[in-house]
Amino acid sequence: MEELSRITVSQREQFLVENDVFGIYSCFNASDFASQKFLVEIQRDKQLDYLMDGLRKLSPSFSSLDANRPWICYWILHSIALLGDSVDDELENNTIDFLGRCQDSDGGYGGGPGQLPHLATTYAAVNALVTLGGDKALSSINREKMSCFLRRMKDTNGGFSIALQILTYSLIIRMHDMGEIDIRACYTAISVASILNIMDDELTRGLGDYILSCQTYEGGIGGEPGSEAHGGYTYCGLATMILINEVDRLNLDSLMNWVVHRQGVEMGFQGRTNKLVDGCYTFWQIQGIVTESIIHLPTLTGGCNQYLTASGCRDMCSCALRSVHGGGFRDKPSKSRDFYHTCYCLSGLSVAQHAWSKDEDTPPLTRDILGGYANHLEPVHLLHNVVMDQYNEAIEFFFH
Ligand SMILES: CC(C)=CCC/C(C)=C/CC/C(C)=C/COP(=O)(O)OP(=O)(O)O
Ligand SMILES: [Zn+2]
Repeated sequence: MEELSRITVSQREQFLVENDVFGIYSCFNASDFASQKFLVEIQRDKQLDYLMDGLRKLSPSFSSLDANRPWICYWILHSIALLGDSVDDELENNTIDFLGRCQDSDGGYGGGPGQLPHLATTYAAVNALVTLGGDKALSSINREKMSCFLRRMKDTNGGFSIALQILTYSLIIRMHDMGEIDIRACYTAISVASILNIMDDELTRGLGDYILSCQTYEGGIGGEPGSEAHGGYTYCGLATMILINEVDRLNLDSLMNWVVHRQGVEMGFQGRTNKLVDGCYTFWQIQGIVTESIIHLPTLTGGCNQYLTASGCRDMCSCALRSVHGGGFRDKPSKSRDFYHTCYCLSGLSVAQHAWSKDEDTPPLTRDILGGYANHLEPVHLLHNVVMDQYNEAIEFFFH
């Protein structure tokens, strides 16, 4: 403890996280086989109870998320789909009806009924409806109006709004009318346009240049030009570049080098250099490793390391990140469960389980799933983060 008083705040926080996580790992290692089996089990029933209850009713403490209600629907529905389950007809109809009331008459979705349409909640609403699947959910999306909304967000004079360094990037995307311009806007607009089959040159023009300008000296991608590389923004930048067919313009060697070094001794991933590991980055970061490995394996150095890293992160998830009493996952052992972390811990776990499969039709081997098939999760589409079956259904619906 005397040692602790001489270190910086960041070092102290890092020490405490390592202490918590290694404590859980030692307890795991000291347990007999039956207890170990229990400790790594996802416990589907508890997860589903937590998720279904959240979709039905939330406590008043959620009022601060009032502008994020389509996100809550997506986090919960996607987690349920990852667990291989679905909601009953009543919940499904209520969700479609609620998201319909978030849809703006001029296209896009707001954070709640009557709220300003925003690209982040538009992405969440579209992914939630794709996850529900079926004609009623998919046809509730007004694609014509969505197309107008996305074009309205495409700023032809973006340089006026923020820092000088982006004056040259005149064709970029805003999060909402008069809103901020950043890489999330590029990703959410392109993800939605791609899945709804409303993508065209007008929408994609200039985005590659903007995203390229966000790749930093470290190799990762920042939220806007000049900002620090971060896992969440690296996901957005990389996925967008793949969706617009410009991924080869990024420096993929340095991006990969940056991503693999974001894995800590705790086995989880941090979002940026010298910060703490957090379960949600299991998805944001590992997706980069796996996607690049699949698309660019021959052009990348250290391919084996990437896969080893992918496997390493399986060890962290179910044991240390599962909420202790009841369902849900959390950022790290000292935190409480929440729907965002449940969604992205499960998504990351699914990516790690399926990273080894040759193609989407080949199920993972039992040895590739920590805890065995009791913990099997559905595979996701890496660029949209919706379950593959639902993605395929949406593509069939919107492209034929
Ligand atoms: C699709 C979409 C909208 C994606 C968003 C991606 C995403 C997770 C971005 C992260 C944003 C960010 C800078 C968090 C840092 O928070 P922090 O400082 O609390 O956390 P840290 O210490 O882990 O960096
Ligand atoms: Zn997190």
